[in-house]
This record gives sequence, C-alpha cells and structure tokens, in this order.
Amino acid sequence: MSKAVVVGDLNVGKTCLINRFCKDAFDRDYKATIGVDFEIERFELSGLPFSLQIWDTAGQEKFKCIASAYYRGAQVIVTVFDMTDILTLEHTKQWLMEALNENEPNSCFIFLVGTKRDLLSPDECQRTERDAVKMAAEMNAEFWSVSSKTGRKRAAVLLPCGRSGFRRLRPEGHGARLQNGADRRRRRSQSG
Ligand SMILES: Nc1nc2c(ncn2[C@@H]2O[C@H](COP(=O)(O)OP(=O)(O)OP(=O)(O)O)[C@@H](O)[C@H]2O)c(=O)[nH]1
Repeated sequence: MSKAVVVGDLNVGKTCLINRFCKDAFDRDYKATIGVDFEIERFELSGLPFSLQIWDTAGQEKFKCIASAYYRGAQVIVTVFDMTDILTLEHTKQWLMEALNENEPNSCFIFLVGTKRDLLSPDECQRTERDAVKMAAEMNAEFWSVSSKTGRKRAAVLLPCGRSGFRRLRPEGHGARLQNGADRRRRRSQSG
C-alpha cells in the first residue's frame, strides 16, 4: 500500500479532489476537514492490484499539528492551490516544506495541483498556469490544473493519482516504491 498526503490552504478543494478521484462525486457545500481523513483507492497497474491510501489534511491553521503527524511515510505529496486565489499558490511552498520535513530526502514524488479551473476564463487560466508552472519548477513538482466540479474521474481530474504519477509506483510486494526516481518530474496541465 502506498501513501499519498494532500496538503494546502483551507478551502482550496483538497477534499473535493479526493472525492472526485475516489468516488467520482462533487459536493458544492464546504465542510472543513477536521484534522485528517483518509480514503483507500484500489486500482490496477500493469495488470497488478494496487492500493493507495490518500490522506486528506485540514487546511485550517488550528488543525495543523494534528495533520502534520500524518505526513510521515508518504511516497506522494500533493500540494493543492485554488486557481482563483493566487495567494494559495504562494503558500504551497510552505506546505511542501513541512511535508518534506517529515520524510526522507528525495523519497517523495511531488505534485502541484491547481483546482477550480472551471471558474476561470481561458485567459485567466493561462496566466495562472504560467505562474504555477514556475512554482512547480521551483518545487520540483509535476503540475496539473483541474476541476473537481466538471472533471471526470479517470479522464480528467485525476491526474496525479491516476496515470503518470502512480504508474511510477511499483505495485509489487509490500510497500510500493518510486520506480523512476523523484528526479524525472514533468510539468503538465490538464483540462478538467
Ligand atoms: N467550482 C468549483 N468549486 C470547487 C472545486 N473544488 C472545490 N470546490 C469548492 O470549494 C470549497 C472547498 O472545497 P474542499 O474540498 O472542502 O476544500 P478543502 O481544501 O478540503 O478545505 P479544508 O478541509 O478546510 O482544508 C467547496 O465549497 C467546494 O465545493 C472545483 O474544482 N470547482
């Protein structure tokens, strides 16, 4: 079983992202995550069963010390920002640093995910993606822009947890590992 932790400011759409991926569902109403929550998603990689434990952490400052206790042992760190709020992009570096502090150097595959793409005009989307690509380069992360509202489970939204990222995790044995090394990161955006 591999572990992914999803971090980022409050209200950026972490829970919705996970729900789209795991349940193919979207909830318009905001319910703050209290501390942490997790889902287990099972799928096949190269014909072999694969399980991913996805930890949804609270963005609220007051829950930070609870949530950060769950960062350890992550193979994947998903840093999330809201594409309609550029400040949340700036904060992703801090979130990443805190998650990396709890893990071995170079042991994690990193994603930067911009959510709420559906709320932006094409021009705004392009501008935000440009900023995000720069940030992803600094973070050594793979970038995706998505909408949990309009995106579809496998086709659009999921993204890190779906194709390119977790294909690099080996389904074999106990505890999958990064297959291609954490240095081969690509930056992408995907319409969702
Ligand atoms: N239009 C649109 N709204 C979204 C999208 N993703 C999330 N939202 C909305 O944004 C709000 C916050 O979403 P959550 O997923 O609960 O945010 P969170 O990051 O888990 O928040 P915390 O638990 O406080 O850390 C909710 O009202 C969602 O419906 C999206 O892709 N598009």
